Amino acid sequence: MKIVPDEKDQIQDVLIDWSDQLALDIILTTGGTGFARRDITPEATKAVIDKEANGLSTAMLTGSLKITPLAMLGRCVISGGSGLDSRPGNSKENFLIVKPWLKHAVNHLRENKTAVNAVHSKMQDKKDSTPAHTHDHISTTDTFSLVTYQSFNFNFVCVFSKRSSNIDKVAKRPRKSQYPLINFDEAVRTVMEHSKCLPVETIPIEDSLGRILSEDITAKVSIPPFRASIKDGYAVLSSDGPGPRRVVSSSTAGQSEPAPVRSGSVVRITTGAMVPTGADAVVQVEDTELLAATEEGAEELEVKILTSAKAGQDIRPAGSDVMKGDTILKKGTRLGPSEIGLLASVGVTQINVYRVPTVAVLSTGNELSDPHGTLREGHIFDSNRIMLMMALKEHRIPFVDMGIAIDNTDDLHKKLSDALSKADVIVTSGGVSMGEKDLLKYCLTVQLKAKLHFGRVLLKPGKPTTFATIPSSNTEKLVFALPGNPVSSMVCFNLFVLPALRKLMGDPSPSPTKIKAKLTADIRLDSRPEFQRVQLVWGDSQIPQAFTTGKQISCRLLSMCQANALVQLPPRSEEVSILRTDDVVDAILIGRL
Ligand SMILES: Nc1nc2c(c(=O)[nH]1)N[C@H]1C(S)=C(S)[C@@H](COP(=O)(O)OP(=O)(O)OC[C@H]3O[C@@H](n4cnc5c(N)ncnc54)[C@H](O)[C@@H]3O)O[C@H]1N2
Ligand code: MOO
Ligand SMILES: [Mg+2]
Repeated sequence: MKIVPDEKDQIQDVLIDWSDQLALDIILTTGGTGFARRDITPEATKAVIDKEANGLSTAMLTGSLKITPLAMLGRCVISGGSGLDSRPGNSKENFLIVKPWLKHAVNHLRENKTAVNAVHSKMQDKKDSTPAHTHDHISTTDTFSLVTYQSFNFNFVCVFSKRSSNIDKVAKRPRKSQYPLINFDEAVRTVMEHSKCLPVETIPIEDSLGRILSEDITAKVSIPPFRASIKDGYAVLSSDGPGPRRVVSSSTAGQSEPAPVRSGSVVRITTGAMVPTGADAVVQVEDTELLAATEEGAEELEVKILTSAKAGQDIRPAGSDVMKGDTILKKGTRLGPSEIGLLASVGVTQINVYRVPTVAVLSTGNELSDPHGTLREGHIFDSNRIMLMMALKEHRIPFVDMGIAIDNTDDLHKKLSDALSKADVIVTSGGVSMGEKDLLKYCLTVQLKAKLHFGRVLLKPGKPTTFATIPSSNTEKLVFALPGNPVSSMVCFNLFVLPALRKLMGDPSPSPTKIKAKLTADIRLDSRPEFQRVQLVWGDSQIPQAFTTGKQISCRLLSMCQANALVQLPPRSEEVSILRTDDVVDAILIGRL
């Protein structure tokens, strides 16, 4: 929906863009069709339509005259192909007059012969004048944009636009982007709003590294399951105090039911072994002396305890680490090696986690050669695909390599549809800016019927970043159409894609880690908020120092290499156009510090 002033070229721009870029079937507008000097809608529309369709206009005129004789003052243009009808009087009534037939008109436009003939034969059989398909009348979810018919005294303009677009008529492409530059935070919010936890699955703990628990985990056994010795030494009665003791048996780790300890005797014990009944302390071997042993020394017969043991000394009571039934890991925990070890220690070997998204990675561009092939004249090697796939690998996110699509709507449509069937998320690079071969937005909105949430972000690098969603069974798939410049695609992967993927896999804190960093050189600010690549180094200062990776132009992949952070720089303002050495800025971590 859009409100356009009574300016002929602005009305024309919108009509051309909506019919050609968005390839809408119907555009309804109201207003601007009276006799006043500013009323210009019919003229603006006549300038862009191919054919007129006066039948609808007559129908509306007849219908309107029944409401008010003023209808005769309407100036109308209507088209099949791409045209307009503009009527005075009651735009809602006007719309209701033509509405039952719009779907039929659109089927004509689309040359959908089956649908058209179906209506005709129904009409033939019934010989009645009610439209054969009143039940499937146009709904606003159809591929047409109901602009505004607010009140009854507005006029009414209906545009049928061509299904085909001017995608291949370069002179007709928009010279200004139709996509507002939304700000970075809003873009992130939009992405995260559409990134919902994937369903839960049960997996063995061996496959669980990096996964997020979808429920709390409770211990199946206590740790330790029995009283365990912390030291290698002798299990004693603390009340015996220091002095000579008979060594009556031994308890080694793994042994069960060791002989009991009575006053005057001890049981030799190893770390982790079961503490025998009767004993209430362990004295380490370093605090004893050997008094007697068998001939060949195979057995100890008597030792001297040199210290006074305290009750409980060097013994781990059963369940002292974890009691059976304790919650040991909370829902939302990301599983690392230690967490998985803990699961094993309490006998948990199958867990419920959120499914990890599969990501389809597609490079686009006629100029791309596969790095494994030969470099053709005028080509460059495709670096983005492997870079993005390795970034996914680094985060243990499965991916599907969709190869390279050429700048052609059929190839793009085929590859994007294939990607949709294989993945939860599609990440493309290239073809989203203003170029005549930048077809992604068209393919997404027109061919894949995606909902495009934003097509440009006030951001450097990454301005043309495009984010869309495509309904899929009871959820929606995410599409990140990243800019082609390698640095832009990598920076935007970190700023938008990775947080979304983390959220999909259940991570309760999906945003990148942000810390403070100190600049080590002056930086001239850009008109856009900017993320510059830096290497953060912990010097002796409280916060790490940020060393630039050099020239930051977004095609220079070198500026990404060895970068472990992106410093977030504000846009240039009247007051501040340069940041100085030692200024402190926010830095988003993208690598190890
Ligand atoms: N008139 C305007 N031109 C451009 C604008 C603008 O606002 N007005 N935006 C600029 C910005 S900012 C960016 S970012 C780029 C992004 O454009 P696209 O997303 O359409 O990217 P492409 O045109 O397809 O490619 C840009 C650049 O990157 C190279 N490239 C593309 N894919 C790969 C790949 N897989 N591996 C390596 N290099 C790749 C491509 O050859 C181009 O040099 O648009 C600006 N233009
Ligand atoms: O948006 Mo860009 O600034 O070249 O990536
Ligand atoms: Mg481009």
